[in-house]
Amino acid sequence: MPMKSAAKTASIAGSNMLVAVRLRPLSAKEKALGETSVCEVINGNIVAITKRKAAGAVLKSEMGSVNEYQFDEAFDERVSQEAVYARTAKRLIPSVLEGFNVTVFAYGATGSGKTHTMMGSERQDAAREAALQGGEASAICGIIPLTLIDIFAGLGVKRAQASLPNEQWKLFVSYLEVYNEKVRDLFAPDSYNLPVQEDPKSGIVGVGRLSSKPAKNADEVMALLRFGNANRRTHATDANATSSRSHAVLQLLMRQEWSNSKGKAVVRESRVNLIDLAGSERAGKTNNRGIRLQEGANINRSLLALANCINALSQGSSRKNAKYRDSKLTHLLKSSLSGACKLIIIANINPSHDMFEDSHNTLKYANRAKCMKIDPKVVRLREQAVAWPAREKAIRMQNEAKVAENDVLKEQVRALQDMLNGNCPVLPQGGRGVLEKMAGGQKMEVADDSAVPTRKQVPASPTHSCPGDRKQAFRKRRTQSSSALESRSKPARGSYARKSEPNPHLNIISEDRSITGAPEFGFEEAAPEEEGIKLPYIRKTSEKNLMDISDVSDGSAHEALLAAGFDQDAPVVDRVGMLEDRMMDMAQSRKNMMEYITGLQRQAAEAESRGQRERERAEKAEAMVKEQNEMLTRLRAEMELASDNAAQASSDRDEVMARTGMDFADLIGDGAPSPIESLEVNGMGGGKVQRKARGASSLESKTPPRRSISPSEGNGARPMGGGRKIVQVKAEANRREAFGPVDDNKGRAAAGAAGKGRAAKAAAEGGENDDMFSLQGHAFAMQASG
Ligand SMILES: Nc1ncnc2c1ncn2[C@@H]1O[C@H](COP(=O)(O)OP(=O)(O)OP(=O)(O)O)[C@@H](O)[C@H]1O
Repeated sequence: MPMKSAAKTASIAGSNMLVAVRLRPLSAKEKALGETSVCEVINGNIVAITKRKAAGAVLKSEMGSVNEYQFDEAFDERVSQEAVYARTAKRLIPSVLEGFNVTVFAYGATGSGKTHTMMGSERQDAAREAALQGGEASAICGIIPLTLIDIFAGLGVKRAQASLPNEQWKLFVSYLEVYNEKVRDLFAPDSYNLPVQEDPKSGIVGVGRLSSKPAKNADEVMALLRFGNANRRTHATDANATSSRSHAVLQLLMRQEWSNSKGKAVVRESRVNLIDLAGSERAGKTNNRGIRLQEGANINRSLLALANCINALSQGSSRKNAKYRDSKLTHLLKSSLSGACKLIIIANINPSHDMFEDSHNTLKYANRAKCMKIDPKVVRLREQAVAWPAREKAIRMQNEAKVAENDVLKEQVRALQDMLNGNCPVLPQGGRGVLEKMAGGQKMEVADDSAVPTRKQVPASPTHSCPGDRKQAFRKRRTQSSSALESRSKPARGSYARKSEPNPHLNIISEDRSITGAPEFGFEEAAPEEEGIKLPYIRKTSEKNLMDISDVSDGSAHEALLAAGFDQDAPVVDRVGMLEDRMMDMAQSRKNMMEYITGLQRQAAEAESRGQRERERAEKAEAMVKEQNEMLTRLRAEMELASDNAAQASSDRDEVMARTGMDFADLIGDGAPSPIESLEVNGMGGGKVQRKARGASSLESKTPPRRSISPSEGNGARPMGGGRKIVQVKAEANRREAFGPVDDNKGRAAAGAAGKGRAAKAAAEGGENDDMFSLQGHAFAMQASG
């Protein structure tokens, strides 16, 4: 038979990691079937696996061969549980107590002995008992119970040796399973598909919402383990009568706390993961069908992901390529595999010939795992120094915030209770309608959060009569005469009795049977058949009333309460509790609504101020446009007037020239200033056109002085009279100066005639500057007569 001797050995990756192989004995059933072992342990650390020559073998691959693999430890079928433990997990107990993380997991095909190695057999309890009592450790007790015994023993020593200020050692236990790629808390059987989370700072992978139980001793942990194991998925298969259908992870969190010299709290935590993996299986061999087949496929898939990770991690260069997220199992094991933990892998082997392929694969897998690199520097958790004063302050502030929030909620609950008692209206449908209206853009006046709206503010539903009116009347009577009653009444002691303030509603749920509520409130003495019951009870009708009170419009609150599981036949304390819960919900809904409304009001205020700003801008722009228009109108009027003046001047000149038979040069005379120029010099005319008149020959240049226009003229206002008089006097003076003394009467007559003609014309045109025109006519007439 060909044999490969010690061919597959590799160096062991330091003391932070240990790979062991364990062969299990052939079972009676297997022996009965004539199975024989194909594996052998040599020197306590080498495993030789023999491939038998196939019957009628021709090909080389069908020939027999022996492969040998070397590990840190190899255990044959005779090695006891305690010996296995002593040469594996026990070695790392001191590390755990020093603050290192440790992971131990068993790997192998189905039925190869993983659960036996990790947990032990069903007789383990008796064995553990024997071990605890100092007897010889049993061959049945597995690694988990033995580890627990040693950890608690170590904790006891540590506690006894505690020398640091305020030093404390605590241990917490969690137990989970990965079944069909879903994580379940085995201490909370109803949990399902818990999230696997990674702390970005420490890189430690944990499970969200996983429960963690404090434990004082190994017995407590074993009790928890038994409880968890009862919830674990196991099932009989062809390969194993109690086959684990899930990967089970027991987590121990050990915490050491003390105060350093500066009074700061120092915490050091170490985690121990003890993992019993489900076994790989071949569908053909197990004959699994249906759910079992699906379970097997999921188990194989996650184990393949684990093998791939180990492959990547064992090749230094591709360490980063390890795909931890390929399965929940590898994601959970990430911190253990990537070097944050000291690691022990125990590969379990069923040595029967029938399982050759599986056993050989397991050996190859374990052989590769040896090459994984564990970096001891990152294994140990850093100490977390926390400043107590700062921490205390933070906690106190949190606490105060919670108390304040609580007060607000209490206040709201009280307001809601008032509503229920009919003191004030309740928004229909728990305020949903209002919110919808608000969302639809309808504005609603909302009172200050603290102010309770009065009943008048909301119109009562026409179809509903509010029992509050009745109750208010009762309350009035009650406040007048019931101080004695209140002093006797005590708050309810049921699980729902949370209010610190006396509550008119709760006061009646009291152990004091002497309290008798008024019929309006719906309370009465216990019926004779309820003699044994201590609490007075609330009539169901009154509860219905209470519910109805919250149902202003459409019965939705009552329906909601019933839909929420309100049991009208439940004990009175529970019913009150339910009503209280309902009130809390309403308080919450009211709070949400008020927040929403406040938000909308804020938005509305912002929109309002935005609108205001835009309005102001628009008004400014409008004023500017108006101003421009006025200016335009003025300019137009000025233009028209100027053009009228020009036309008039021209016609006046022609008229004068026609009447006198003189041309314009004759009129002006050599060197004599023209009347136009005189006016201009005296500040009454203006402009370059008039100045040109002196030497110009064109008619245009001889245009008579223009009429000035006051700013208000464009608006139809009359010009100032004072201006006209000045013009008249100046023109006369100029005339005298230019033409010498004239027959005033003649001149005046001519001017009067011309002025009259002009005035008549202006009047006919409806103009308002007739005086001015007559003045001009007068001036020209004087010129003509001169
Ligand atoms: N070292 C051992 N000594 C005696 N019996 C053993 C040993 N190892 C395993 N067995 C027995 O073999 C059977 C199968 O073992 P076990 O249930 O531990 O396998 P497993 O690998 O956990 O299987 P699965 O993956 O299907 O859960 C059990 O009856 C167990 O008691």
